[in-house]
Amino acid sequence: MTVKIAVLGAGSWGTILANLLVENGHQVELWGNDPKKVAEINEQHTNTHYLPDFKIDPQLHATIDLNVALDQVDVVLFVIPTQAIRAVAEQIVPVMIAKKVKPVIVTASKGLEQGTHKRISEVLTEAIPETNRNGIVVLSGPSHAEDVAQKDITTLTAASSDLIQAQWIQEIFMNDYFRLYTNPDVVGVEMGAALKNVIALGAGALNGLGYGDNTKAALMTRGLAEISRLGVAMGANPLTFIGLSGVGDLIVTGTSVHSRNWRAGNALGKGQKLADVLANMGMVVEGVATCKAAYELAQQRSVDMPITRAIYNVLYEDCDIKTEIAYLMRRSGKPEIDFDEV
Ligand SMILES: NC(=O)C1=CN([C@@H]2O[C@H](COP(=O)(O)OP(=O)(O)OC[C@H]3O[C@@H](n4cnc5c(N)ncnc54)[C@H](OP(=O)(O)O)[C@@H]3O)[C@@H](O)[C@H]2O)C=CC1
Ligand SMILES: O=C(CO)COP(=O)(O)O
Repeated sequence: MTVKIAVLGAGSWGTILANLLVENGHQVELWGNDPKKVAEINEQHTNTHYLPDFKIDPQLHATIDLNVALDQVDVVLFVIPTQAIRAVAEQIVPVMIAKKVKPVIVTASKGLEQGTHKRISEVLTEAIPETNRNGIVVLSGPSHAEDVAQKDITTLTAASSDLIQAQWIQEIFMNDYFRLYTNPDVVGVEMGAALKNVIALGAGALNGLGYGDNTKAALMTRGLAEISRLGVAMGANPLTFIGLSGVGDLIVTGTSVHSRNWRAGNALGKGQKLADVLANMGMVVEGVATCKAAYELAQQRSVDMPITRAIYNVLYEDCDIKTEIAYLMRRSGKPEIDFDEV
């Protein structure tokens, strides 16, 4: 069955997902906000800013016009930075009304909205009236665009409170190298996806500072403990954090040179300034904004997140990384698992 899909966001992940959906036989419009990049995709079949070596399927069409992207659309896939989701969601509502479409809304972005601390599906629920959408599905898991570009075997989670919609999205995306599992725990999947970016910044920083494998394993494991703690406080199922969008995504983002968050952390660990790191990346580093949201959320909910707090201090209070590490190590001894909280 061919489905019409609008992919919003012509960056690295949006381009790769749009290309995969074309390969899977669907009719895809890739919406971008930069006319030059959109023209390059349509004319050269490349997107060199985001994916220097990738050859795009010539059947993939890109547009800067939401009227084209949303015409007769069945699925709208958001793949733009988290902080831009609300504005773009509000922008598409009048177009969807004019086009008389009621698509399934899917998000592949990962983060928490600054200020409101909301998950992306919550932002979409608020910005797109229920009468204009046919459910919301969250797509998440260990999946770097650079690896999917090579057709590396990749597994993801399609999370939704509506199992039928999650199964439909699963079917649309699956192929020989791309496998999806459904999960009803939207809160857990989104919290795991957002918070692993913060821990990946820390893992990169440890690498930049020259720490070894023991230290990186310690950070990721204790990072997962605090991701789970906040997630469970928000209503997540603890089991989700040992799944693809929890430990799975933490492994891929916390160990890979493809990760924008890991690379940003690595540069910070080597002594570069945050503003320079972000300016040089040329791609979104979600963990920076999400760290602030997570730090504030943890304070509001009285959830102990010492690693997130240390990373927040480095990013927002100009604290020295080694001083923060020393503080983390000198805290009083703790139980590994607080069984009262599980
Ligand atoms: N890259 C990856 O491997 C993966 C990324 N993700 C998630 O997907 C999301 C997108 O990431 P990624 O593709 O890497 O990001 P990129 O930085 O590669 O691309 C971001 C895209 O969003 C566009 N954009 C930025 N701001 C706006 C805006 N205000 N309105 C409309 N479009 C905008 C950019 O346009 P322009 O070029 O004009 O600036 C660009 O096309 C993030 O949440 C990320 O965490 C999830 C899994 C894998
Ligand atoms: O979410 C991702 C991989 O699953 C992408 O992470 P980065 O944004 O750190 O590249």
